Amino acid sequence: MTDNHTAYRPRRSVLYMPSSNERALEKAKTLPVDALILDLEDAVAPDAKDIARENACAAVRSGAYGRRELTIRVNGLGSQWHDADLAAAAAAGPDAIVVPKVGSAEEVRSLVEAMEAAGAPAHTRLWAMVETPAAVLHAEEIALASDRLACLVLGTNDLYKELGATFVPGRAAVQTALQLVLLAARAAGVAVVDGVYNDVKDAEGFLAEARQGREMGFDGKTLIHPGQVGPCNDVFAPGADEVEQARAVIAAFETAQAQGRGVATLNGRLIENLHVDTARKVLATAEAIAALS
Ligand SMILES: CC(C)(COP(=O)(O)OP(=O)(O)OC[C@H]1O[C@@H](n2cnc3c(N)ncnc32)[C@H](O)[C@@H]1OP(=O)(O)O)[C@@H](O)C(=O)NCCC(=O)NCCSC(=O)C[C@H](O)C(=O)O
Ligand SMILES: [Mg+2]
Repeated sequence: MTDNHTAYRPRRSVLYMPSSNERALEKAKTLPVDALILDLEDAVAPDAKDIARENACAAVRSGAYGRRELTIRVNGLGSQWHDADLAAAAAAGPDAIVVPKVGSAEEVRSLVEAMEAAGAPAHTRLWAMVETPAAVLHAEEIALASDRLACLVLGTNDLYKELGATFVPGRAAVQTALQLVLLAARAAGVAVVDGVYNDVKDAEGFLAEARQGREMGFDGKTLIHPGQVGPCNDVFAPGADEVEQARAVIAAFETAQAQGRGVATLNGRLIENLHVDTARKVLATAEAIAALS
């Protein structure tokens, strides 16, 4: 829920947009999204890479995106655009640089060195995309490799491709991978966001997948279309009933403590310290979300 180096910030909705698409860059200024990924990689055609890089860096420098967390996804290590993308993004100083297809801790360390050599300011963090079988198997070492690393991002499209798997509702084919990446992120104390849902017209399928991600423990979900933002924010925010329940849990425990007891019950259910911790996180998340508006 929080990363280990900075205060919690909501990442319920994390929207990709092709940085070559100027309408989308404008539109994003009006969307209630928690974070934006200004994409230079898969959503951008080879002959538009240079203009996309210029647009993304100009967007970061513009200061026109308000409280939204602003990140730039560079092309992958080893591609012909990677070095120029990383240098330009580091100089622009977004909240994070998102790197696709990171495969090992060694790659994380060399990315951080390159960011620092290019003068990335201290606030610019690294988000590593986990989207290959090797990355899933190395997720823990990737998550722990550097203090600059703030978030793991699932790349489920690439993962399906690499596994030779087929998408079915419920995502049985990638459940193990999703769980391993979540375990790694939580063990390292970094944030973790779920992969994208490709059918922008299938609102019901999107909601089912977003809810599954929330139940599993993801901080939020990556998105590809403005229409997915509102539903995603709702799914990943604590509901009024959860906030009320959290307050009741804390109150019941405090009453028990005042009476010299270490445990309490609420409506017949046991309440211990750990439930109070969870309740406090629910309240902190709700407060952080309320503070956005
Ligand atoms: C999927 C799209 C190509 C659909 O585009 P379009 O047909 O233009 O949609 P609409 O006409 O419904 O758009 C309505 C307005 O919204 C703006 N728009 C559309 N998409 C975005 C967006 N992502 N961000 C901001 N604004 C957006 C349009 O410009 C319209 O604006 P206006 O006319 O002013 O009202 C398109 O949505 C799209 O390109 N999406 C992003 C695709 C993308 O980034 N893909 C790469 C990442 S996904 C991935 O693969 C992750 C990972 O690597 C993995 O492996 O899984
Ligand atoms: Mg990908």
